[in-house]
Amino acid sequence: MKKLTDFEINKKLESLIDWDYYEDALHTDFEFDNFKDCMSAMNRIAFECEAINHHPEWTNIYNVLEIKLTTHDANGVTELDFKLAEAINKIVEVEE
Ligand SMILES: C[C@H](O)[C@H](O)[C@H]1CNC2=NC(N)=NC(=O)C2=N1
Repeated sequence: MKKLTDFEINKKLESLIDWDYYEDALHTDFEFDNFKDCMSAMNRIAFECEAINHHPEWTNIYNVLEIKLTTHDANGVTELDFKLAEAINKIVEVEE
């Protein structure tokens, strides 16, 4: 899997709500109503990660989830990172 150029990444980010690109990775954070809702979302995301064999670097503090996506095998951002980010937005139901 080839890493995307900054131009390609910034272009694709235009249609990916609430994610940013810096330090060679995609970043977002979500605030849930409570810890249980956050953990439930993390579990649903985890099954999607396993389905596409692509995994996040993420931090959970109580009801807040921070996610960083990069493709370790490519040392940068690839299509897989966007695929997972889109799936995460659907799971968390990010509103337009
Ligand atoms: C062998 C390798 O670890 C696997 O193909 C997958 C597992 N999940 C992964 N996740 C991420 N973010 N990057 C990878 O390169 C990656 N590789």
